[in-house]
Amino acid sequence: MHLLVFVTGNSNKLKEVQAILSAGEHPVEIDSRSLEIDEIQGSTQEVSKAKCRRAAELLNGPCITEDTALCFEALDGLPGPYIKYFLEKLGHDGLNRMLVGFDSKKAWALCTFAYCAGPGREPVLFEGRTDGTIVPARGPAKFGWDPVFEPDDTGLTYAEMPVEQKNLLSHRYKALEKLRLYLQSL
Ligand SMILES: O=c1nc[nH]c2c1ncn2[C@H]1C[C@H](O)[C@@H](COP(=O)(O)OP(=O)(O)OP(=O)(O)O)O1
Ligand SMILES: [Mg+2]
Repeated sequence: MHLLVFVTGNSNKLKEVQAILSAGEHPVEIDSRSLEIDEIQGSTQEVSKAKCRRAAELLNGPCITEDTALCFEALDGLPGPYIKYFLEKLGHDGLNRMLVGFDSKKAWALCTFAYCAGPGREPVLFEGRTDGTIVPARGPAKFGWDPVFEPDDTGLTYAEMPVEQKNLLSHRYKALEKLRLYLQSL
């Protein structure tokens, strides 16, 4: 198959995706394009599909996109796909303070990859979820909300982990394993 184009404006995502897809027995090579794509409101599935449809139109060809949500149990899944704007406005401390009035600090990171075969085609989704807890920031602030998300049974935030560890248990890794199987079946 042709070199797959991953459309994203986020260089940290791209780095992780390249690292995960190039590891293991069946490496997948990707090309990347940085395009600004409007993101709609809706469920994570609706947001992901709309983003990938639009990317395929702009590229006039097949592509993958990815949308990441951070979902708080106490807020019934919000901020979810809107986490980018909450993080920008509130920062790590604000994300913690959103949960002050609630007992549960549980959260899950949800990654949704979408593959679209071309303009007018229906995108296919691949989801990966990692459960954890929202904690006061620990570790280097290199990538988004990594310092405030502690995956279950690790005792470390994503930011405190070596990248190799994050890339073996992350929401992104789990979604990419599904995408990888699908691509092999094409
Ligand atoms: O593993 C992660 N660890 C920490 N933070 C993360 C991670 N993955 C995404 N993030 C952040 C980036 C953005 O603030 C929001 C997702 O928003 P999202 O629209 O999916 O990403 P984006 O706009 O940066 O790139 P894109 O051009 O692919 O849409 O969560
Ligand atoms: Mg985005």
